[in-house]
Amino acid sequence: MTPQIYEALLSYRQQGGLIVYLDADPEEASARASHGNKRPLLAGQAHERWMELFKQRRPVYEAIANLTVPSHGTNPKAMAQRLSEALNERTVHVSGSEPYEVYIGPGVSSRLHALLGDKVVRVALIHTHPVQHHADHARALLRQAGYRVCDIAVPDAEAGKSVQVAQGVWTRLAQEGFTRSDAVVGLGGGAATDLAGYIAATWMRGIAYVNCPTSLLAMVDASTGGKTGINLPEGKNLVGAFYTPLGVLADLKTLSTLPTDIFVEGLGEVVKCGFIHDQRILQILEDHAADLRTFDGAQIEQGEEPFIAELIERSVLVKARVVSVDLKESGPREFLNYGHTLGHAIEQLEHFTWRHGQAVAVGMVFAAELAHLLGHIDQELVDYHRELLTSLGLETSWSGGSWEQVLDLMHRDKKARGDELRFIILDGLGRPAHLDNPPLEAVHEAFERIRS
Ligand SMILES: NC(=O)c1ccc[n+]([C@@H]2O[C@H](COP(=O)([O-])OP(=O)(O)OC[C@H]3O[C@@H](n4cnc5c(N)ncnc54)[C@H](O)[C@@H]3O)[C@@H](O)[C@H]2O)c1
Ligand SMILES: O=C(O)C(=O)C[C@@H](O)[C@H](O)[C@H](O)COP(=O)(O)O
Repeated sequence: MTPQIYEALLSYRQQGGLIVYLDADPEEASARASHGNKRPLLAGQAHERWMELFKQRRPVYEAIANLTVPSHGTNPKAMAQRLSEALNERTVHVSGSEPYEVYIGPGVSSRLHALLGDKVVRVALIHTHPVQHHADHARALLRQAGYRVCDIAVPDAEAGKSVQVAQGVWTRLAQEGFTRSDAVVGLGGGAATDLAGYIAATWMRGIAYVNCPTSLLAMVDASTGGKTGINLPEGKNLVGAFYTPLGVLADLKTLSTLPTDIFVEGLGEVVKCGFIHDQRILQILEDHAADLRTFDGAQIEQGEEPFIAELIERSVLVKARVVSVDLKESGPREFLNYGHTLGHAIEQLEHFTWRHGQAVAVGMVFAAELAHLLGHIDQELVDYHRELLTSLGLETSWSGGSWEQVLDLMHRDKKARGDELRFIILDGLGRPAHLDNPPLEAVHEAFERIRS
């Protein structure tokens, strides 16, 4: 409260310092402080004096702090935990006509109530079985906040992204009396959040939803940007809508149960973000390749891997920058599709036994070969694709399907126009570009170069 100290704190903050305000309920804090009667400032009319001090000090504390952590109804140990979680939280802002935040950090699920607000009555919690434990936690938080929770477990992975599953969920919402002021929470990997977003987009022509991604891939990519959808037997993500969530809660605690191979798969999309926009991502991946390919969820629980949080934040930033300017994919958003033209064809031809991120990894090597054949990048950059992906435990070649099958599927890609194929390639590291209607011989040759 002395000007000297205030100035010193202000200058500390201006140099990047962090000042935390532990925001206590005044009645609760007063009762705590008066206990034992040991504070001289509170002698005599303790409660009145306390409230007076609180009134004077609160605006000063609020003005100087750049992080506020509520301490209502807690004990010192839980408070230390809450503080540590708040300190580890990162937020990415997605701008555009419907702006929202992506919260990344251990424990961010506790923001569910704040995001959904008080007007929502029913919440459809859509999740898969492998994340039951995390769904139980979310359900408890939602019930504590007073929502009527309708728990909807859907088939896992791509099996959940179907018209039949969507129809089952629509029927359930009808039976439970979901109205336009109710909401959806999608919890799980990218398949679950894609389906949940599509349900939210289509129920009564659109209700609110929050994504709670639990896989690396869903955290870095699928949960942000509003692409929602399901598959058809004829192709991946052929039915869907661009539909923006209220917010995204990437609770790093959920990664503690993520199997290593599914974590590694998610790195495919992280590498993509590095290749198309953020070379610092590539540096972090190189520096920590061994730890990443042997990912162990237990380490996440102990908060030992800050570089994983940084990779997630940086990848979400790449995505946020693009979708903020081009939500409906009329140009720059297509850059996020690097590696996906062949990637989606591989997933389909392998009947989804290949995971998305692994297929995209091979797709990026194919796109690099194509760019090299047409003189856009040198051999060194093609080799770098293979080296980096291999060092992370990702695939760089594929022997399934035939050229004819792949070509047919690539013509059904959403970037194709009329009879013309379109691809995303690199003109250099961090310089994505469109490649429209390239010579078919070059496409075929690039395909031959990824055959194992
Ligand atoms: N909408 C978009 O912008 C976008 C972007 C990228 C990918 N996608 C889609 O996302 C899907 C791929 O996502 P994915 O890689 O998360 O696959 P996924 O959703 O199939 O999840 C992979 C597996 O991991 C399980 N899992 C998820 N989190 C877990 C956890 N914390 N603990 C234990 N198990 C867990 C899932 O239940 C599933 O079995 C694809 O359908 C892809 O098309 C969408
Ligand atoms: O958000 C985007 O835009 C993307 O392209 C991100 C991709 O990583 C993602 O796999 C997306 O689902 C692909 O969409 P699609 O339109 O090619 O089906």
